[in-house]
Amino acid sequence: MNYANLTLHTDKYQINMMYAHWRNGTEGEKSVFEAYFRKLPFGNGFAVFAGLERFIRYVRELRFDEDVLAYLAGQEERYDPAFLDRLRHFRFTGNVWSMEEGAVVFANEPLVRIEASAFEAHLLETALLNFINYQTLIATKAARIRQVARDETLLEFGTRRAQEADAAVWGARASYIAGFDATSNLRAGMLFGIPTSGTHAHAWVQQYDTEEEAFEQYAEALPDQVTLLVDTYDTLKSGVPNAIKVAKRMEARGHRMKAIRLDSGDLSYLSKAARKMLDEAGLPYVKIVASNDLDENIILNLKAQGARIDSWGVGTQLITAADQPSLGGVYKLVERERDGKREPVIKISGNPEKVSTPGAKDVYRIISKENGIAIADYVTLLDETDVANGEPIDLFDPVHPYIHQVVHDYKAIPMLKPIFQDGEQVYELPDLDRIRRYHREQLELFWPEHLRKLNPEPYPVDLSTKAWQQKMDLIRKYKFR
Ligand SMILES: Nc1ncnc2c1ncn2[C@@H]1O[C@H](COP(=O)(O)OP(=O)(O)OP(=O)(O)O)[C@@H](O)[C@H]1O
Ligand SMILES: O=P(O)(O)OC[C@H]1O[C@H](OP(=O)(O)OP(=O)(O)O)[C@H](O)[C@@H]1O
Ligand SMILES: O=C(O)c1cccnc1
Repeated sequence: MNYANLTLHTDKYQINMMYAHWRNGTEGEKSVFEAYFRKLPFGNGFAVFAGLERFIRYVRELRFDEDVLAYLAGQEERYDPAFLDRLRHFRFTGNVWSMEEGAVVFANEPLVRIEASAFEAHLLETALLNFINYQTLIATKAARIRQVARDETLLEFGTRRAQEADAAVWGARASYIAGFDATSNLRAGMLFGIPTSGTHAHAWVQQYDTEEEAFEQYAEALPDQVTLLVDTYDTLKSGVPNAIKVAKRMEARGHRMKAIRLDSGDLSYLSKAARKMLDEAGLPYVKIVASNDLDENIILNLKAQGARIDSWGVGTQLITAADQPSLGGVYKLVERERDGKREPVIKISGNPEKVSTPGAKDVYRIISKENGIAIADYVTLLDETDVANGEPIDLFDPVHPYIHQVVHDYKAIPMLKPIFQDGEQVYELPDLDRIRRYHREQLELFWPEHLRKLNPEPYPVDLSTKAWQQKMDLIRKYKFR
């Protein structure tokens, strides 16, 4: 069995709908689906889009191989063998547009738009949401941590606590996109070119009769990569004094200790005391790494207490997004083909937030020409030309439409980029450093009020008049017929 084949990484109902389309002769009808989320995670003011690279690779590699087909043949649905034969030749032949990884994104705007036969478009839903929900969540968590850490080094330490192996490596990548400096996961380093970093565990110290001997042996083995974990027995009474002795001996051999690591206790108090001891010993270059269930709140708090920490190792809280373990991204049909004609469709819900916005849509980031700052994201139907031509646009709150402003002098950045056209990949995957740069540039487009960690000012995501009107018309049609 080929564990790497992700073709059945989907919910059964997708295959059942594909089957029903195939039986009914509607498999070729064009559909447009959009993926978006309705609520930002962690109470943050923005999210960081990630997951596209994985999705692109998945689409390119979709194949119903013989193992997959044999498995499907054994299902209680008793799919017609001719359907399975159709699957044998399955290739994605549709179109995909997407936000780029690293983009700053918001609720209720399309992140990915898929235009394909109903047959093909259904298959992609589950995997797409699985990839972008997780990776966007972790990238957003990482961005919150980066925001409080400011210029200090951030190390991703989460693998042992991650929800299995894929989450570890793609989570490490998502963290790097949003500003982490390195990961402890070597596979993530090898696969994606992320810088890697590693200290040592308590076990190393426990394996020797004395802490000093353990430190010395480590320093001799890896003389240019020495970060010593100083809290196995007593941080200030033995760990730091032993690290100082070893650092001095390293100096005599022409090497410099990189850092000590604190992994328990009061990290503020211990870091200040350790800093003082290191400085007094003439070792101002030895940095202090801290770890132990850190997150953005603890880091901010430690900084407010004046902690002297240069690098933060962050694991569990980041890789599991512990305070909000999922992002609720959804994939909704917005347009269908009926008798050869495209028509918008809506999903009505008793919960007004869950009513979908019909019609295939684009997203423009509206930037003030006066100060280069983003004013709003503007969601339009595809055939609208005024925004692309820079004509005045009316920005209004879709919930309270009387709150509005007409914007004249703006630059509109189309946010959804073509990824696949007729099944061919037309998007060149940027390398990770370019994605990181793009992310940093994205952050610069926004007022800090939208970006702050606590109670951010909501950034407007507005519908064009046409998109809004079409939505109202369809709500009326379905609600009152
Ligand atoms: N000065 C501080 N202010 C606020 N939080 C802190 C401070 N120092 C440490 N913390 C955090 O408090 C928590 C302490 O957790 P806990 O009591 O389980 O750790 P510990 O007993 O010191 O170490 P461990 O159980 O890992 O051996 C950790 O999340 C840590 O990051
Ligand atoms: O705390 P995190 O943010 O997840 O960072 C990773 C943790 O993993 C290691 O601990 P280990 O697995 O040895 O467990 P312990 O420190 O809880 O005993 C390391 O010493 C960190 O404390
Ligand atoms: O390198 C480290 O110090 C490390 C790596 C993973 C988890 N905890 C610590």
